[in-house]
Amino acid sequence: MSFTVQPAPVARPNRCQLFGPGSRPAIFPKMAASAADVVNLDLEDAVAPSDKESARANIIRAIDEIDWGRKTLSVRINGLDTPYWYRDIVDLLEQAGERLDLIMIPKVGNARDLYAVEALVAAVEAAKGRKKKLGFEVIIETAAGLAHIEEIAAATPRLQAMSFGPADYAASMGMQTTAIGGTQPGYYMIEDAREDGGPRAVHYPDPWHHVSVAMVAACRTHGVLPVDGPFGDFSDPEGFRAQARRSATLGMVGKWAIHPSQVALANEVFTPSDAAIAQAQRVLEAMEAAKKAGSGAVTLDGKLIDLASIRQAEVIVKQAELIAAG
Ligand SMILES: CC(=O)SCCNC(=O)CCNC(=O)[C@H](O)C(C)(C)COP(=O)(O)OP(=O)(O)OC[C@H]1O[C@@H](n2cnc3c(N)ncnc32)[C@H](O)[C@@H]1OP(=O)(O)O
Ligand SMILES: O=CC(=O)O
Ligand SMILES: [Mg+2]
Repeated sequence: MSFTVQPAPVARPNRCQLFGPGSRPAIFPKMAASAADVVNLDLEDAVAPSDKESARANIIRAIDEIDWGRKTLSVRINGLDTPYWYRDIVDLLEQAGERLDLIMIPKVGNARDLYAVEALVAAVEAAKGRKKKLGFEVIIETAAGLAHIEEIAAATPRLQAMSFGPADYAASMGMQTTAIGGTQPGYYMIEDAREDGGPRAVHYPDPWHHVSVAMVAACRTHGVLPVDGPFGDFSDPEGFRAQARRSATLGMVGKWAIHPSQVALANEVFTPSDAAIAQAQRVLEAMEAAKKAGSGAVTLDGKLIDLASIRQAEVIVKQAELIAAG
């Protein structure tokens, strides 16, 4: 380890963030009753410009009137390049109660964006005498967001989570796709032409790999939860699972659901399985025995395990404990 110890992120489950447009208040109670750990009421891209004000009013009412249980309650505000965002913050903090946990700031491009938001949030909190300090989450979904990802992750102690937004990211990067997440038909590797003239194997690599790894590294360095964003084709559960499993394998803790059918899928993937927990516990037990025997490296099931294996196993055990406690 570096002399700088890696900070732990906030200790709460974040396996699934269920989104719903602020302009559809009829679904808010369904969101509250869902199995998602986080509910994101949206004021941004799921709300038409003509509905921004009424959506804001719907959300402010719902924050206080609906029983959100133990969920983390978040509102996605409008981007800093719009005329809506300051009013989103002012109205939420002046008119809604303290049940609101987070605001999600979309299309963050650098640390100064968060500085500006925090200045406004802190001023309204002080003016209204609000006791609970609002937390932040951000979406990395632009070229600038990726380029400045580490300063964003480090920008403020209010920042609890960082999501990846493949739709806007694709647009900002000029990618040739209109799909939201998942593998892309145009992004493939093809085997060299075969001497026998037979069909050539095709593989579809993950077009989101680089930004996902950059995000996890920035988040882990600064104690922020890394979260995978939307998978637009809610009629394709296997596609969702595959995307979610890639993200979980890379270190993300959860994924958005843009339809209720995706909640169980995200919870399934981001909850360590009984088999994974049992295997992690076997590693810990084997390493405990190794420690007593004065060894640092031993064999388990024909494979090397050593002191790093303890840290790997602890990731799974701690995640399972967090979810059980949540
Ligand atoms: C790229 C991005 O920025 S993604 C984030 C922003 N996008 C969003 O927030 C979109 C969120 N999702 C939605 O708005 C909707 O799910 C849609 C438009 C995709 C589909 O809506 P519908 O056509 O109503 O879906 P569908 O008919 O399959 O709904 C089935 C049931 O789930 C309910 N439902 C639909 N969406 C949601 C939701 N997000 N949360 C909770 N319940 C929901 C419906 O009310 C319906 O309930 P019922 O069985 O009691 O009648
Ligand atoms: O906001 C989410 C996205 O994918 O864009
Ligand atoms: Mg977006």
